[in-house]
Amino acid sequence: MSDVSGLRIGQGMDVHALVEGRRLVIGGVQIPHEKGLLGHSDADVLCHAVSDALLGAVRGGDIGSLFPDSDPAYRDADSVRLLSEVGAHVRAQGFRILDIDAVIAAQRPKMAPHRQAMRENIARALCIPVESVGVKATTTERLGFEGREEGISATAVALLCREG
Ligand SMILES: Nc1ccn([C@@H]2O[C@H](COP(=O)(O)O)[C@@H](O)[C@H]2O)c(=O)n1
Ligand SMILES: C[C@@]1(CO)OP(=O)(O)OP(=O)(O)OC[C@H]1O
Repeated sequence: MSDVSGLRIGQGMDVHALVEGRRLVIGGVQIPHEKGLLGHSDADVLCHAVSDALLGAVRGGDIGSLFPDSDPAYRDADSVRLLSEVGAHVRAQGFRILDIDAVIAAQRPKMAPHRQAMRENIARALCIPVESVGVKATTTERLGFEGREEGISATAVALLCREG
């Protein structure tokens, strides 16, 4: 991470297991699929990676320190709402969110049809323009846990600047 001219970058990543009997919610979009992601919250791997990127940039710990997975208040929590709370937290620390970019690694299902809705949900949660949010997807060519469809991962970077 860097702090030149008030600029900060942060990096986040998250992984959740794919299991039967759960909803698949990514970037606030409920995607029809035979499996969903397991977690204490709605397990929205993309919102969690973006949240951790933002918290990294302000040296604010991580999503688990803000929203402990031992707290029943966050059971099945809407992670877009958690993300908006993270956005408010970084603004309260005196930072402006300039840019977000993220990658989802999933063998299936296709994310491309939902990419724009994901970008809009994240942008709205963070009160930034949709042009400031990038979301991409990749398979892992059937390699690793994502490739075996045992789980889905997401990574994100965030660029922030100090206000004033
Ligand atoms: N779950 C996914 C994975 C990929 N995509 C889209 O397909 C393109 C090709 O993926 P490769 O892993 O073969 O490079 C990728 O660029 C995405 O546009 C997707 O929508 N959902
Ligand atoms: C989001 C939280 C909320 O309790 O729960 P999980 O859905 O388990 O997700 P994780 O990525 O493990 O982050 C921890 C928690 O903050």
